[in-house]
Amino acid sequence: MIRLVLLDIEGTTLPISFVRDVMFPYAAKALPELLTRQDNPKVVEAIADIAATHPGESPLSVCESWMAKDEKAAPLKSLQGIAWKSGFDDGALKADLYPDVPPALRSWHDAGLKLAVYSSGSVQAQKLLYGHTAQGDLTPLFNGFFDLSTGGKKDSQSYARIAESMDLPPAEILFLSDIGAELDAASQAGLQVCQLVRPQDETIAHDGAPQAATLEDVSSLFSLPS
Ligand SMILES: CSCCC(=O)C(=O)COP(=O)(O)O
Ligand SMILES: [Mg+2]
Repeated sequence: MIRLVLLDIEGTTLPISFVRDVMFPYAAKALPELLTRQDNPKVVEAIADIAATHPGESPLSVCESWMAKDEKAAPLKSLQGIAWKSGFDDGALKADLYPDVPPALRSWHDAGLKLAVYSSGSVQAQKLLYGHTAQGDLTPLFNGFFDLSTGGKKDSQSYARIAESMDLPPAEILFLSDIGAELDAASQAGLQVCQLVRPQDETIAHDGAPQAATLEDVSSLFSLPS
């Protein structure tokens, strides 16, 4: 029995091209000025975290190199979340989710399933993104938001923590992601898993998990309401 659907974002509900070609360039443009904001404790904390792992290097260069490799580094994700806020607030950014996503989320929610997000993007960024989609504010559909502060997405302990935090047995949670190593970690923690293989994202199919091309396919595979 599935009671909670836990969703990755990039490559699962949102095209990778939107993150790479729209969101990252927006943040990259804002970063030089953002990194000077010593009055923002989150910025100061991120800079200190970068200095701890990259002593003597310019925080901006480190962030640029992380972005070029789409590296899921927590200080970068925190800074990007701050940078995206003004873009989502003033309408310059609007999340262009895969078209199958809003109707599936609504059907699942209306049928009583719980929904939660687990993404490398910061919780602030997750709420901004789902709060500003082409189909309106979807944040009321979600019961929980989890980011790297819960732990890495390739670490099975993170999924155990999410299950505990949502007060559910791991077996009653279905985790959806495009990344094989994340699905393996979730499966190891006892969650049910399904890989989203999006042709637009050229997802590499993973042997160890059932596969779906859309959330509608997920509904069929797992007998969820659609
Ligand atoms: C609000 S998420 C923005 C995209 C992003 O920065 C990211 O790292 C998404 O990674 P995911 O874990 O969702 O694949
Ligand atoms: Mg992903």
